[in-house]
Amino acid sequence: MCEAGKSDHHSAERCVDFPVSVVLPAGGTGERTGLQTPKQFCTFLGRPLISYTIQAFESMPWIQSIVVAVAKENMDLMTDIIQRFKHRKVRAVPGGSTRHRSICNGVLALGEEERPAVGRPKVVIIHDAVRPFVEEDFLCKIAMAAKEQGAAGAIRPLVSTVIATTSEGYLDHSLERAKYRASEMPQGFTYDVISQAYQRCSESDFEFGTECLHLALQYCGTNAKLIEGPPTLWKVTYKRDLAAAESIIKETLSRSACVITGGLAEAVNLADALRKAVGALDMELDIVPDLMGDNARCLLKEWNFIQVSVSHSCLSEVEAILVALEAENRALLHPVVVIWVHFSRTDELPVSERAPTAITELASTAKHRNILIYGIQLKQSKVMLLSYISHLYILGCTHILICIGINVPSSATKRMDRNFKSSVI
Ligand SMILES: Nc1ccn([C@@H]2O[C@H](COP(=O)(O)OP(=O)(O)OP(=O)(O)O)[C@@H](O)[C@H]2O)c(=O)n1
Ligand SMILES: O=P(O)(O)OC[C@@H](O)[C@@H](O)[C@@H](O)CO
Repeated sequence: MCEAGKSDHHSAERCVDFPVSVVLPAGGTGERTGLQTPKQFCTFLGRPLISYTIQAFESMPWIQSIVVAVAKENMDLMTDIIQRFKHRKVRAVPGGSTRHRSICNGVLALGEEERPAVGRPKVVIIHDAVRPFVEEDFLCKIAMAAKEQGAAGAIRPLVSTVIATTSEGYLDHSLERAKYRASEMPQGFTYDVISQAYQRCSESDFEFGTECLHLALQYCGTNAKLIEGPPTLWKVTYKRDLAAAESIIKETLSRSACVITGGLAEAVNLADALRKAVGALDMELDIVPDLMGDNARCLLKEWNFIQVSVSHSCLSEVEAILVALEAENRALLHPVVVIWVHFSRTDELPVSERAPTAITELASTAKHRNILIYGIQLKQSKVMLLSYISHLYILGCTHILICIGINVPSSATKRMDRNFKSSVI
């Protein structure tokens, strides 16, 4: 089974060694929000809700393809979103008049997949497009359980008691809440089970049904494995949910960062000091030696990025990061902030005085690609890196890469460490 714990492509890829595709039903009108725009197309920080959901699945290398089922009148809009936000694994198909019909169209599309690199999936994940917060390790559990059991679904404890009413609108009886759970998404099915279930189900199921797990049991005799998921599984349904989703998106985007050390012991020590210091900000730091090979995944995820290079001539490191970001060809949905911290020795001119043109040119070119380059000299380190980071998070800059080069005398490391602690306390 998948290793529990932090979302980690490596453990998920080790678990899921079979083809998995995703169907995102997005053909609804979102009436309960009271808005004109269907909720899946409402934008947060300049980006439609559905793009966050797609991005979450695209960032998982073991997901081979994604099909989004949208209303016919929204097909052009969906195609534009796919192009504008450089979504690669996804294609749009027409949805249906009900959620089940949309999902069925998505499943059928997976069966007619023409892209040679994408075969028929072993497991199909079904996930409402308006549930943007899907965690990789949980999704991996659902996919594994679906492969073993034929069907698997996410559940959450009930918040309110379920009661049955009489036709006159009075209480008939209430259900014992402890015995029941709320059915959420993601759900997973083997391709055979979900396609058979939709071939055999009735018109009434298509018209009034809301539960795919029920179809698997009713029409394929497949009893879904139920797995309790995290509270983030909730569905955006009402207008208040849009506000909640926006604040969670902002919160999520500014809670993790990637530190690149070049593999040098002293840089790793500095990164460890930073990790201890930002722990108080409830930030999670991932420390990697470089952005090569597997570590290139850091460029794909919604990582926060600040580049902190401590070597006196590390403009090439800044350029290397910009090249890597360019190579990933991802739409930079928020400003990518590259902070260049330079631990200059007393006898050295500040970098800005020695290489002003190169830095200015690099910064102005990068700005056109939504990348903001900042510089800090160690002498200015009273405004310590950490407070700089929190300042940038407040600004809403969410892509912060910490790249720690070297050429730092050990005294500076200690001072940096001490300063980090002081700036946290
Ligand atoms: N004909 C439909 C109806 C719904 N959905 C999708 O199913 C998911 C969950 O459904 P729900 O929250 O009910 O969305 P809406 O039907 O849009 O909401 P409402 O009932 O408020 O109109 C959403 O992503 C929605 O876009 C769909 O693909 N096709
Ligand atoms: O019923 P709605 O169309 O609001 O949303 C669909 C939900 O019912 C569905 O996502 C889960 O209950 C799991 O089946």
